[in-house]
Amino acid sequence: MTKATLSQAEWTQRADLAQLVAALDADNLRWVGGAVRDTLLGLAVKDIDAATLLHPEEVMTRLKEAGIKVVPTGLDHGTVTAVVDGGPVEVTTLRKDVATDGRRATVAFADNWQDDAARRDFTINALYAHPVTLEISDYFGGLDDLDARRVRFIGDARERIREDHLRILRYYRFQARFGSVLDDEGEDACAALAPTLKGLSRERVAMELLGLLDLADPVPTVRRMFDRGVLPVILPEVEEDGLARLLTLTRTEAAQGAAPDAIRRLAAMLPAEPKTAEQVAARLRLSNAHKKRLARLAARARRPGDARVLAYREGMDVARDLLLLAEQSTAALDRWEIPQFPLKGGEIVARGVGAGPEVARVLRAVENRWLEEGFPDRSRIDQLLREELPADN
Ligand SMILES: Nc1ccn([C@@H]2O[C@H](COP(=O)(O)OP(=O)(O)OP(=O)(O)O)[C@@H](O)[C@H]2O)c(=O)n1
Repeated sequence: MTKATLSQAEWTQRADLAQLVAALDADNLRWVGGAVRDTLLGLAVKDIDAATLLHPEEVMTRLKEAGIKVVPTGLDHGTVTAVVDGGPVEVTTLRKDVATDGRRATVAFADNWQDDAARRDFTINALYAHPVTLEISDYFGGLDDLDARRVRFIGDARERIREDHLRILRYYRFQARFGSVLDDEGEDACAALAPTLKGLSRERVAMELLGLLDLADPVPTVRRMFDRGVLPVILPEVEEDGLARLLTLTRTEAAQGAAPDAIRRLAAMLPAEPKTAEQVAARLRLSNAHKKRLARLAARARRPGDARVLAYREGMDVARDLLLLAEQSTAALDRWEIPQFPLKGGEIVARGVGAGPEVARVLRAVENRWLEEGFPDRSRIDQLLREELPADN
């Protein structure tokens, strides 16, 4: 067992965490999982998970006594959420799996840290940090794997995947996030068991897929998933040209300093038929907003034209997306606000045009010229209006 310590002082300086530790006793508690892994990598920590020797009822009682809000988020699998000032902390009683079917596990409480570590997915996710000394317990070589940037299943990869099929997608997501050394056993196991992804809840699949596509550079990983027949199980609509568009888009985003965006990237990978995008969105149970956006972006625009006119017509966000998808610069939109068209129908009526379709025609004509000329100011609008009014006005 290799030893190291969590370096970031933040872990011991946070009063809300200290209160939690005091309530449960340091010896009963270890920080574990992504928070430990990401701290060791010098990355920002999102959610904090803790493992504890105490049973959930005892955890609830002690936290309540200490005045900490508790939510029994997953009592059947031993999880209680402590709501402290810095955010929620999931406190889970040590467990070992007794039966698994790949979609859910039956667990029993365990009384030693190593059993709890053994049922986790990857070595780098099974590092336990003592909450006071911040010393790391590493039962499966996770620290070495972290150093080598290797995402390695604990023990037999196929067995780990059979316990939870979602681990296939977790493997690729972690690989894309910080893997550099490929693990042959893991790669083969994920490819061989890929068909099991069909049995998973679509929301869980979607969350992992979008999580992968939101990373800085998912392309090499998506390429491997495609080549090894994993991507076709969850996204049969994506073909070779979709991968090429994804690569182009990520390069364009990087060149223009645009943040990664999973929906935009998914749209790039899909064929340009709104129907297909809608089917994918429905299958992945995406929200209505995501569904609409995916369909709009997948339809793309071959030549989006002038960036500001596009933003005026489609809104700022859609314009940026469409420009990036078309490898066009978004620079013209920086520090620029979409102006309001300064002419109202009433003014046209006031000039003697009878209310009705003729007013709309004049409005549209002036607006089109205003856009062509790059949003000139009001005095130019008056001139354009004079030119577009019917001769007898
Ligand atoms: N299918 C899973 C999901 C989770 N875990 C374990 O539970 C921990 C917490 O899971 P989760 O919060 O989903 O992921 P993180 O590792 O924290 O990573 P991230 O939040 O970055 O996805 C993981 O580190 C891992 O030890 C697991 O073994 N198998």
